Formats: sequence, structure tokens, C-alpha cells
Amino acid sequence: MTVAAYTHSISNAPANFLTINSELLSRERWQAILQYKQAFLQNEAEDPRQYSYMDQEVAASWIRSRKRGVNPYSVVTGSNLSPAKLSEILDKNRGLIDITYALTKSLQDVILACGYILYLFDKDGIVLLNNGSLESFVKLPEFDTRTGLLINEESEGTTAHELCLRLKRPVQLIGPEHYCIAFQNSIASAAPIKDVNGIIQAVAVLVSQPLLNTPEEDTIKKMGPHSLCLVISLATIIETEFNLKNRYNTVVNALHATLACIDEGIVTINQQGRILHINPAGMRILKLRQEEADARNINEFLGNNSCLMDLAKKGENVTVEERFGVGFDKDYYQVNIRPILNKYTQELDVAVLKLSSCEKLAAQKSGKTGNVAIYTFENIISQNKEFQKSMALARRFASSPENILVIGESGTGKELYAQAMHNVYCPQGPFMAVNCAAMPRELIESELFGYEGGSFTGAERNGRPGKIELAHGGTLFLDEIGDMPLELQAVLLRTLEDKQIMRVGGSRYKKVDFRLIAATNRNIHKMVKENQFRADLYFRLSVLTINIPSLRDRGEDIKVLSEFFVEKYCRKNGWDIPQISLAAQKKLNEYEWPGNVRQLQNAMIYAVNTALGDVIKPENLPNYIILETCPIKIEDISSGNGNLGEMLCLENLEKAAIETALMHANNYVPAAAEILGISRSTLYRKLKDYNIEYS
Ligand SMILES: Nc1ncnc2c1ncn2[C@@H]1O[C@H](COP(=O)(O)OP(=O)(O)OP(=O)(O)O)[C@@H](O)[C@H]1O
Repeated sequence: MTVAAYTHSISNAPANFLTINSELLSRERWQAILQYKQAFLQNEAEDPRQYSYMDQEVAASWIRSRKRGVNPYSVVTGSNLSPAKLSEILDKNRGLIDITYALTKSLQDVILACGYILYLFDKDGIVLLNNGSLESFVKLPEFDTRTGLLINEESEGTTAHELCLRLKRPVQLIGPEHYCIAFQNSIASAAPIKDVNGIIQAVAVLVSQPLLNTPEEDTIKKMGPHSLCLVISLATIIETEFNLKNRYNTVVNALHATLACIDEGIVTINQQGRILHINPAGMRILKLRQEEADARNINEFLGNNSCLMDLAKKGENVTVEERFGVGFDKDYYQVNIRPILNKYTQELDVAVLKLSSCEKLAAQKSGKTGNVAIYTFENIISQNKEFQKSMALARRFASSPENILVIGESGTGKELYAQAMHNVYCPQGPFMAVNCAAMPRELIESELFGYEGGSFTGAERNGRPGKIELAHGGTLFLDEIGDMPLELQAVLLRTLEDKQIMRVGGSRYKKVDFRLIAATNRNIHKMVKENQFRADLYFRLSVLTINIPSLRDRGEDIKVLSEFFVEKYCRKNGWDIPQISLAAQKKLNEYEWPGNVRQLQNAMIYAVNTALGDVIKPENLPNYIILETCPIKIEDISSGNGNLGEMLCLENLEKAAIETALMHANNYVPAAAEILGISRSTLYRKLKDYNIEYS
């Protein structure tokens, strides 16, 4: 019994777990099985499971082979795969084939000397490797063992590799145990090759060259254990290397994917500066293609005075500033050098360089000071038709590279529009906002264009990039452009035309690519007529113009926006969301909102903070709203504005008195009646007559 004689699992058990019952490897048994085989093949009624020397797995396989109609007298009849299928399978198993091929090459002499042929089968029984290229073996004319042949129980009956795949462990078949007579003088030993999950990926098989009809006892006893041990060792080596390689490939692929996600350039160099690895961001910075990266040296990209390589060789973990790029497009990068020294020689093995754009770092710094575009069109709220039309226009303009002019009163949402358009056009790029009205005229230039070191008193020693430089690849939002000094308007126009800038005190131009969104709350057309704004700049800016309506012209938005701001503010603070009473809402609707949405937002924050209960009432609104919406204003009467007769009409005065009393009484009618000095029922009647809401 050969199969059961070897209990071993190369994946799970140590090698010494293999136990070999050498009594089963005898000439006597070989001959006995030979006779059983003859009897079995001649007589359909024979049951091999009854034979005393028979292994039960082999006997079962004989029975299956007969049932499948395998011709035991045929030569190897396995089917050949189509060239396309074969190449697909070879590609799939390339790793295993390469490892096995290299191994058989190095062990060729040993395998030859022992008189074996090595096969590698895939998990379906397809020949992947036919003894490497051991041409010197005597080719057996009756065997067709070409690569790509499918040999399984259906075609060939009982074989070692088929049983090994079925039983998932090493298997050895002595001569007549094979179903086909063609193998009857060979010993075949098979061992599985498993992946890290314990799933068989291939089988290694050592087949002895044909022995004498029935080999001598000595030969059987030597060859049996020897070939089994050898094939298990080979399978173990192949399996270990295969799994190590797979693990290595997985780690390397994961590392490459990780490096590809990093926005900074990562370049690994050797002691001579040769590029060993570079991530996609690094390739963009050095303007390299993947295929040429390997042949390039970092020194080609460094200036003559660069100390980068010296620092790396010294093993210093430092950050330096370098200029990388080609010709005009050179840019400053902060390079973090991480050298890895050889453990024994302390010399540089490799250095990893992290390249971060200085502009981007500065932009990130600006981001921390508020220069970020957080709003999208989804954040802009309105139920007003005119507003929705202007928003639809903004959505359309958003994808255009042209400059855009946004006109609207203060607080209507001009910056909101600019951010939303930026987030459609170039969300990854910087969003740089400058308010031209909010800074002294003499500072706007350096703020916009930046300056070189030492160009004026108080300037930073190394100079500073301006907002235009920082907006490279993104959006420059110039708020209150109407307040830009005339002389700067000319410089801005030139920048928009040439797409290049020169820092204040500088001597070289730098390319910049950005989209300008300008905004104003002033009548810029009138300013042009009065020569307060350059006509040429206005024409350049006003090609795509968006007008945002004021809040007082979009009554329906007051309710929806006030509720939105109350909810947003309360959610942010984790507070319950109060209702806005009808009376308070009425006041909000009556107010003019000169500060537009920003003013409404502030008013609602005030209201939430003063409302004690869960309802926002008129008295929770800022005073200016109450005073402005009071039906009769004392100053109007004393100033003589308006129609005095109408204002002093008794009915109007009475209505105003009732509304004011209600407001002071929190809409509680009995209290309002008391303030007015009339009965409740009279007040109820008057509320009805004047159509005053009070709930
Ligand atoms: N339709 C809207 N939906 C939601 N929030 C809005 C809306 N319009 C304006 N806001 C909010 O109102 C505030 C003012 O908006 P923004 O700063 O964009 O106005 P602006 O027109 O640029 O003002 P200014 O001219 O004074 O700079 C912001 O907090 C913004 O989020």
C-alpha cells in the first residue's frame, strides 16, 4: 500500500512527520499488484478492494477509471489545449513555472543522475513543465508529455498527480498501481504545492525512468523513499519561494499604490543619485515618463550649487529648498532627505526624497487662514425664480476657463458663488480670496503679486509669493474689485493677458495659470463712465457676468433662509431647534435687509441666543428690525416725511397701537388688552376687524 504509507502534509507539518512503511516497497508486493491488475483488467467482476496488498484509494481509482472507459493499453491520451488557452494557462502560472524551471536547472545533474523526470502539473492536471528542458533524457516514444497536455483520471486513469490533487497530500504509485500499462515499470512520486491559504496550485511529480519489468527489491526499496523525499523537498522549496514572491509582490504593489496616492513627489535614489523608484507625483515634477525614469540621475535635475547629494551621503535627515523643472517652468520645492545607511559600512545605501511644492505649502498655510472653498452649489439656498436663474447661469459659467464677474449687494452671496464655481472647475486647486477694499492701497500690490526678499522695509527676508502665484492651478477671487487702485488695474489686466507675473522688487517673470472671479457691489458700469475704473479691464472681466438679486427682492427666501440658519446654528451647537413664530416671521418679511443674507444670518444667531423657550418671538429679533418695521415711526412724523394725513389717520394709529401692544405682550391677547386699557373682547373684535394675526 503506497498511498497510505506516506502521511505527510508539506504545508502544515514538519518534514520529519513523514513516515514510510518500507515493508510496502517490496518486489513481492509489486508482483502481487501486477497480477491483480491483470485479473482486474480481464475480469469485470473482480473487485480490487478485496486484494490484500491493495491501497483502498488506488483500488477506488481503478474502479472509477474502468467506469470512465479509460483504455489501459493506450499510450498517454490526454487532450491538448488550444494555443490560446495554453498561453492563458501558462501566463496564469508564470510564477510557479519560473521558480520550478530555475530549480530544475540548478538540480538538473542530480535529477538526471537519479534517473528521474520532473513534471509540474497545474491544479487541473495540465502539464506546465516537462522536466524543464532535460533534452538529454531518452524520450519515450509512446509518451506524449508535451506542455499543455491535460492528463487526468478521465484520460489516463490512476496516476500519482491525479491522486495527489484528489487526496491533497503526497502520493507515490509503484509500477502496476498506475492504471495504464504504459506506466507499469515506473515509480511516480507526487507532492502538492499550496498557496498561503492552503489551496493546491500545482503538483510536482518525479517519475522514474522505466525500470526493469519488475525491478529488484533493492531498487524498489531505494528508489521509493528517495524519490518521494526528493519531490516533497522540491515542492516545499517551490511552494516557499512562490508564497514569498507573492507576498513580496503584494507588499510592493501596495507600496506603489500608496506612493501613487501621495501628492508629494517621492524619489528613491542610490549613492550615485540614480533614480531607483519615483512615484507619479515625482514624475510630474521632474517631467519624466515611467519608462525613462530608471535610466535617469537626480543630479541631472539639480542646480550646480546643490548640496542635496552631499547631505544625503552624510546621512543627514534634513530639508532643503531646490529648484526643479525644465527651462521656464522651474519651480521651488522643499526636499526632505531621508538617507538609509548601510548597517555595516555606514555608507549611503539609498535616500528617499520627498518633494513638496513651496507654493503649495504656502497655499496650505493660507488655507489655514481661511482661504478655502468649502461651498458648492448644493449649499446655496433659494426658492426665488430670479435667484435660481442667476444660479443656473453660474453653474453654466462654472466650467468655463474665462474670467467671471459677479455683481450683487454686500452679503448677497458673491463669495459663495465664487467658491461653488471653483469647486466645479478645479476643486483640487487653490482658492485664493483677496478683498480689495479691506486693505491699504499700498499693500494690495505686494499681497497680489508677492515680493522678492528685501524689496521694502518690513518685508520677509526670503520674500513671499503673492495671492496670484498661490492661485496657480486654481481660482483667484478678487472681492470688491471696484476698490482696486487704477494703477494696479493696469498690472492686473496685463497679468490676465500674459498669464505671467513678476514679484515686487523681482526681475524675472513667472508663468501663472488661474481663473479670476471678480466681484463687486458697486455700479461698476457707472465707475467706468466716470473714469474710476479702467474700461479695458471692465470689458475683459464682464464677458461672463452674473447678477445676484438682493434679499429684499426675493421675499420667499427670507422664510426659507431664516429657518435654514436657525437650524444650522442649533445643529452646530447641539441645541434644540426653535420654531419661528408667525409674528416674528412677519417682522423678518417686513424688514428691508440692507445687509442681505449675511445680515439675516446674524439676526437669526441673535434670535436663537435670546429666545428662552422653543419659539422665536418678535422680541427675540434685533432691535433694529423691530424699530424699522414699526408701522409708525416718530422720526417720520417729526421730519414731515410721507403723507401726514395718512400717518395720523385714527384707524392707522389704532392698528399700530394694537400691533405694538401685541408685540410687547408676546402676542398674549389678555396682556395686550391690559396694555391698551381695553377689554379682551374688544381687542379680539379689533384684531378681527384689522385682520391682525396674533398666534
Ligand atoms: N443663498 C444662500 N444660501 C445659503 N447661505 C447664503 C446664501 N447667500 C449668502 N449666504 C451666506 O451669507 C453670508 C454672506 O455671503 P457672501 O460672503 O458670499 O456674500 P458677499 O456677497 O460676498 O458679501 P460681501 O460683498 O460683503 O463680501 C455667508 O455666510 C454665506 O454663507
